[in-house]
This record gives sequence, structure tokens and C-alpha cells, in this order.
Amino acid sequence: MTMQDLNIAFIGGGNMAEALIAGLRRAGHAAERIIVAEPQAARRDFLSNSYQIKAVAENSVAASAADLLVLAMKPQQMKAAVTGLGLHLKGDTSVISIAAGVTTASMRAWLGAAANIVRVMPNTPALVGAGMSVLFSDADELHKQRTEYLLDACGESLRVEKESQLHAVTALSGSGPAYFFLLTEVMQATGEKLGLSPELAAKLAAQTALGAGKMLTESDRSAAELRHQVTSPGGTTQAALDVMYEMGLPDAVRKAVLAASKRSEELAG
Ligand SMILES: NC(=O)C1=CN([C@@H]2O[C@H](COP(=O)(O)OP(=O)(O)OC[C@H]3O[C@@H](n4cnc5c(N)ncnc54)[C@H](OP(=O)(O)O)[C@@H]3O)[C@@H](O)[C@H]2O)C=CC1
Ligand SMILES: O=C(O)[C@@H]1CCC=N1
Repeated sequence: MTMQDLNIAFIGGGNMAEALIAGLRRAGHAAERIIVAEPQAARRDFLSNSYQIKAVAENSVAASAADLLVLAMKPQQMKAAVTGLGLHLKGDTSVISIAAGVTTASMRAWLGAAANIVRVMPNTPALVGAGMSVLFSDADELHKQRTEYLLDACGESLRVEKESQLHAVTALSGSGPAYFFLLTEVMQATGEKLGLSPELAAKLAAQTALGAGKMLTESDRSAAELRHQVTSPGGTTQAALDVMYEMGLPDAVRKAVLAASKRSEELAG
């Protein structure tokens, strides 16, 4: 079976599932090979209309169709949703959990020892093909490669060798888009306070985020070097950065990333 022939099923059709479905469709995976099980009728309608995929209410229908099954509920919803689902899986189905914290051992306890489990921490930029996903799995290589087919349709993917590293990964790339969005929101609002129209302030903040991101990924210079290049001595950037340091922004970001990692550990139970 080629990767394009995989039947890919999602259980839970929320924000992150939608981002992965959008990535798959954008990369050309056939709509009739994607199915989502989602409890809310309005959300099912939205997903089937937006991506031309099949949306059903019963998890077992999606699970039994799957070569690749993506569990995309909240961590707290996972145990109830997947207990008993193992009965509906084909023997060689690859089961991907994207839930923060929930361990491979817990998934095996709920799904059955034979389940081929891959843990993934994706992020929402998958929606626009710019995702960063990290996987961990102790299952056979085939299951990791199938997972990479899905993830690479949505951006970039990497592997980690230790499951415990997923806490840090979650704190950086899983939650990370929200940190940049908050910064952008504040820049935009302040631009408006300084007299720019909402449209202009939004455009300047967003395009600046995109430009900074492209420089970080495409240039071989470090983030610190790129920052220095913007910062003329005695100039405007220096005035802004002085305030950021005085008010403890680096320390706040450090503590925020540590809090996200700790929360991931707590969700592991
Ligand atoms: N959002 C993100 O940026 C990222 C999220 N993740 C992980 O992805 C997972 C989903 O997050 P997110 O998409 O934000 O959450 P959402 O709440 O948007 O999506 C979860 C969906 O699953 C549905 N659901 C709940 N219970 C069941 C069930 N028993 N069977 C089938 N579907 C069910 C929910 O319905 P209802 O609303 O009715 O409960 C909801 O539509 C989480 O585990 C999270 O840790 C990972 C990386 C990034
Ligand atoms: O906030 C969360 O718990 C999920 C995991 C990473 C991003 N969103």
C-alpha cells in the first residue's frame, strides 16, 4: 500500500484535527480517504463542507476504517474515548495520539497491548503547511513512516528518542504559536493606540512576525545575531528592548515555557 492509499481517520474534530486535515488536503491526500468522528453535528457539517471529507458521529466507524488513526481529543477526554476502541482496529493500524502529556503506556493500557502507538506533538501552523511536529514511538518503523507522511504534509517533522522529551517539545513548539500570537496582539493594539488603523496595525504586526520567522528559519545567523542587526545603538529598537528587559520579559518567557512543560507532566498523571 502506498502512503496515498492510506485511509486516515480522526477521532475528535477540533482545532488541531482540522489543522492536520487541512494539511493533508492541501498536500493532495484524497478526500474520500479521510474520515473524522466528532460528537458535535455543527462541527461535523463544517468539516465535511470545508474539506469534502466524511464526518460521522460514531468513533467505532472511523476507527474500523483506519490504516492511520489520529486521536485528537483533549487529554482529559482520551481515556473515556479510546477504552474499548481497540476492538475495532485492524491489526496493523497505526494509532497516533496528539494529546499533550498522555503516555504511550496509558494508551496501551486503554487500547490493548498490541496497539501500534505513535505519540506526536504537532502545532496549529499545520493549517497553512508550516507546522512543526515531533514524534516519539517504540512501535515498528512502518508506523513512524506513515506518521511522517501525515506530518510532512503539514510542515516539518522530527523524532525524539525519549518520550519524556515531549514535555519540553510541547512547551516550545506545541504551545509556542500562542506566545507569538500574544506578542502580535499587543503590538497590533499598541499600533492602534499610536494612531494606525486596525487594518494597518494588523498587517504590520503579522507581516513582521512572518518576516522574523522566515529569517530565523532561512538565515544561518542565530536569533541573537538577527536581533543585534535590528538594534542600532541609541536607536528605537534599543529603547524598546530596554523596557522589555527592565520589565522582565525574558524571565517571564522562561517561566512560561517551564510552566507549560510542568503542565504537560501533570497531564501525564
Ligand atoms: N490546539 C493545539 O494547538 C494543539 C493541540 N494538541 C492536542 O490536540 C488535542 C486536541 O486539542 P484541540 O484540537 O485544541 O481541542 P478541541 O477541543 O478543539 O478538539 C477536541 C474535539 O474532540 C471532541 N471530542 C470530545 N470527546 C470526544 C469523544 N469521546 N469522541 C470523539 N470526539 C470527542 C471535542 O468535542 P467537544 O467540544 O464536544 O468536547 C472536540 O471537538 C489535545 O489533546 C491537545 O493536547 C497538540 C498540539 C497542539
Ligand atoms: O494547550 C494545550 O494543552 C495544547 C497542547 C499544545 C498546544 N495546545
